[in-house]
Amino acid sequence: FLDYDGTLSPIVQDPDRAVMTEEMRDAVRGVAQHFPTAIVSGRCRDKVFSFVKLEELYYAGSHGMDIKGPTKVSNHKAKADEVLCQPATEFLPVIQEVHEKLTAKMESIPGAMVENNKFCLSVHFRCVEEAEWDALGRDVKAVLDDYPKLCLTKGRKVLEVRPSIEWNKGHALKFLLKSLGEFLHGTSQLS
Ligand SMILES: O=P(O)(O)OC[C@H]1O[C@H](O[C@H]2O[C@H](CO)[C@@H](O)[C@H](O)[C@H]2O)[C@H](O)[C@@H](O)[C@@H]1O
Repeated sequence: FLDYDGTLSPIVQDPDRAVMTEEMRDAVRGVAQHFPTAIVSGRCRDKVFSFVKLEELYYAGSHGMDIKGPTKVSNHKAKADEVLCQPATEFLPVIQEVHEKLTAKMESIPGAMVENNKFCLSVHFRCVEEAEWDALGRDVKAVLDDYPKLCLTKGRKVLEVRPSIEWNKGHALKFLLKSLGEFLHGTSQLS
């Protein structure tokens, strides 16, 4: 199980430019030849895949709320494409709505950026003047006041908006371990 930002790629100012090196890609590819390998990230699953570009991996995006198995089958993942878990689909419309509100609100704060991670949102303040951080936090909280089913957590120079459900990266790990155990022992019930 691997994180992406700050693990497979360096932390950079622009989240859209957090590419991984070819050397790192080769290392992950090598690991995946021997072990089922998953990337577990706060980012949107498609975005992580666009950076990593390895079809033989499991990907858990949106802080574990969007899990999918490999699209390329290899010997230790015979039924891997059956793995799919999205426990927060009902939140998609509300996340979209809050994305629009936050994007509009952040326009007045130079350097602020809202990233749509499908089932979650990230409000980045790495490029915001420190004197503005408190105001930014207040603005984000003010928007969320109208959405009691969403919660706010803090990462590295980022505020993360998530559905308030009992599901996180830890649950994603357990889900994948269980799925893999079932695949490896040939008793998969997932479809
Ligand atoms: O839970 P993670 O997988 O660690 O995701 C947390 C956030 O990671 C990304 O942001 C971080 O990396 C960016 C690129 O290096 C950096 O600019 C930012 O300041 C960091 O917080 C990602 O862009 C976010 O959506 C994730 O929430």
